[in-house]
Amino acid sequence: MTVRAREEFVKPASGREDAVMEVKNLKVHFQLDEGLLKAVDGVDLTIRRGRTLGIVGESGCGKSVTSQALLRIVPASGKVEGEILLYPSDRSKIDGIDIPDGDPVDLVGLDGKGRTIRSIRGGEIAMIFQEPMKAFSPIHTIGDQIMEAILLHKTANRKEAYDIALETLRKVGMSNPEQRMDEYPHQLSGGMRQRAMIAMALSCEPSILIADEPTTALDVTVQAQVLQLINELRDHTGTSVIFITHDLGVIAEMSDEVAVMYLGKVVEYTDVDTLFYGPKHPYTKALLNSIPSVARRDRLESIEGTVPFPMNLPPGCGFYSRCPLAEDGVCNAGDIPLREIARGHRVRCVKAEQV
Ligand SMILES: Nc1ncnc2c1ncn2[C@@H]1O[C@H](COP(=O)(O)OP(=O)(O)OP(=O)(O)O)[C@@H](O)[C@H]1O
Repeated sequence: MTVRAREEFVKPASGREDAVMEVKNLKVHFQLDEGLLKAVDGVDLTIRRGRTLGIVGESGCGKSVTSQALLRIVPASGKVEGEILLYPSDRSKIDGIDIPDGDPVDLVGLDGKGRTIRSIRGGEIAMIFQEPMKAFSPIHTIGDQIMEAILLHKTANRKEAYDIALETLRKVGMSNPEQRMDEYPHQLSGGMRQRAMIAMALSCEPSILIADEPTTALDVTVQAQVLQLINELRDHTGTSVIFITHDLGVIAEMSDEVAVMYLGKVVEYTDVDTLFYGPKHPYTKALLNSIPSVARRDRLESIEGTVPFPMNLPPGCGFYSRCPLAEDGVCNAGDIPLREIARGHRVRCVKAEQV
């Protein structure tokens, strides 16, 4: 194993004992012909052991690009800056660098194609997404594909890899797991394919599972089963989950803490109960007012206007043009900082106290 100069990647521990990952001032900017597109623009997140962080926001707010950055799979045209500090659960899984106990690895400093990040992807951080066919090759069996991940990250022994794959399929509630091992992705139903993808992601016992809209394409009953499965697996394995969705109903079901994103920035960050019962950003409030509910008798409100395109934006709050509390000269004068208005509750709004 080549030991690279550790100061390049390994940062001193910050003392946050339950953090498995800390994201600090993350930026992903795309230089396009028309200008600089700030897809992610100064995001801070803390992923805690065994907990779920929900990331919610309308289409285009930067949720997926944030998750791509965490895995270092942003397309080459995107420039990634800031820090993504991973506190590995199992240092032996990480190839190519020597990390002293307790210190994190800064993923931004790693070569995006190097063996260290390749051992972290799948080994320490795994991802599931909306369309399982993207995760599976159509020409190999489910068993072979799950085993391939295990052989890469966990063991070189094929028999052992087979047993782990089978056991993981059992854990995710797959019917007839032995038979499924020999089947091809197209032979499975949508819900089963989703379970198989979750099994592949969890087979190497990652410390973080990133779920990007994993149930959007499923019907309501199967969606509920898959969400419940992710929660159960998190509780049994202690894996942390980053759950990305535009659906606040799913956020309520899944999250311990929630980051609300708007135009590449986190605008509100708090625990799930405070988000639903005491939101302090006008955008969060507007999102909550737009969720349909069986119990609601009042009229559903839609959010006025559309999300601006994250390029050549005017100074000040990104929600200014749509906000009922917007005040000229105050909200559009300069950058609005994310400030802590109560313990663990951060809001990017100068009018938060009036919401
Ligand atoms: N490869 C890319 N090159 C240029 N711009 C990109 C690229 N990928 C994403 N973007 C832009 O970055 C912004 C954030 O996109 P992102 O996909 O993260 O949004 P999202 O919140 O996940 O939306 P959705 O819910 O629709 O997936 C958008 O304006 C998008 O057009």
